Amino acid sequence: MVGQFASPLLVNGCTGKMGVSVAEAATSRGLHLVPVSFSSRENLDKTIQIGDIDVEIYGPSAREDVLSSVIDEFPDVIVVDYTAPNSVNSNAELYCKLGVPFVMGTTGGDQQLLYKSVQDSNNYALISPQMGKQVVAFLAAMETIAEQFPGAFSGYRLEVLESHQAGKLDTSGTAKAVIACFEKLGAVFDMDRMVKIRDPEQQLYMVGVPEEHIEGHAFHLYHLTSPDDSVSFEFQHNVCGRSIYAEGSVDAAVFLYKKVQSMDPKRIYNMIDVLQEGDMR
Ligand SMILES: NC(=O)C1=CN([C@@H]2O[C@H](COP(=O)(O)OP(=O)(O)OC[C@H]3O[C@@H](n4cnc5c(N)ncnc54)[C@H](O)[C@@H]3O)[C@@H](O)[C@H]2O)C=CC1
Ligand SMILES: O=C(O)C1=N[C@H](C(=O)O)C[C@H](O)C1
Repeated sequence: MVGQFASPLLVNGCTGKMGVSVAEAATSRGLHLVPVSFSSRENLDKTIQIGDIDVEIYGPSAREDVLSSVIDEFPDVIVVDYTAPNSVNSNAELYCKLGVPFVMGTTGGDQQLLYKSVQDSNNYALISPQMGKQVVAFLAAMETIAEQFPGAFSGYRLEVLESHQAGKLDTSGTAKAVIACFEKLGAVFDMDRMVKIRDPEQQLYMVGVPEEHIEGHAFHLYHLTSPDDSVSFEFQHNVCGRSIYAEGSVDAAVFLYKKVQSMDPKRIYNMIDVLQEGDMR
């Protein structure tokens, strides 16, 4: 058990890599994992083993009924979503319709619509493209600099490279958030020129990803050059594996549970809120 956190956790997307990692991190921290998850495919007839728990996977046609039953049985349940970019909005709509608080770790989808769904329904949600504590701290620093010194990098050219495992469907949500800060600082960036690497050969020989992490890594490089080419800056954050996101996601669920219990009026949070309150391990 984590402090006062007694709430059950339902991890949606236990057929995927992050879903499994979060479910494992939750159980190893003594949290109650609801043995239910969903899939985008019908008739999967499958269970996923997480420690000694068999998580039953339900298809799209059953998800509303099954989730309603889970809420009846566990009124304090928190959902953690790690599915796919094209499921972000429909999943969020369902959580909002049923009034179940959720952590949205899945990136992509229509982010504006996502926030609107939560606002309109008055639900509780924590939304973040990045759950890793140290990367969240970097993002927080970028937001602070952008707010305090808008235009400080006026006219600088920005180049961005991100490399992730071949199965990643979307452009890095973290890179998009960092780029938004550089743009506030005045840097010029053309999203079409983002270098997105998904080819394992290039990752090994060009990016320098260790072979054992080709299937799970997130390397980001941001390079800034002054208009006259006399000054340059480089920022880099390279993550191998998924444990920092899994641990951060559990921190996020614990944080959201506390906010729901205290009927906090803010209702929509991000990971910087969690970090600021000292709630990340
Ligand atoms: N916020 C963060 O810190 C992080 C976010 N992510 C994001 O999490 C998402 C998932 O990443 P991975 O686990 O690596 O991908 P993955 O492809 O291994 O797993 C996603 C799983 O979700 C399933 N799925 C798709 N639609 C679904 C739906 N409507 N309901 C239930 N299941 C559904 C897929 O069949 C797949 O098994 C991506 O958007 C990724 O960018 C990944 C790592 C960290
Ligand atoms: O898909 C991933 O793996 C990751 N996705 C997140 C993103 O898109 O920013 C976070 C991290 O880059 C890993």
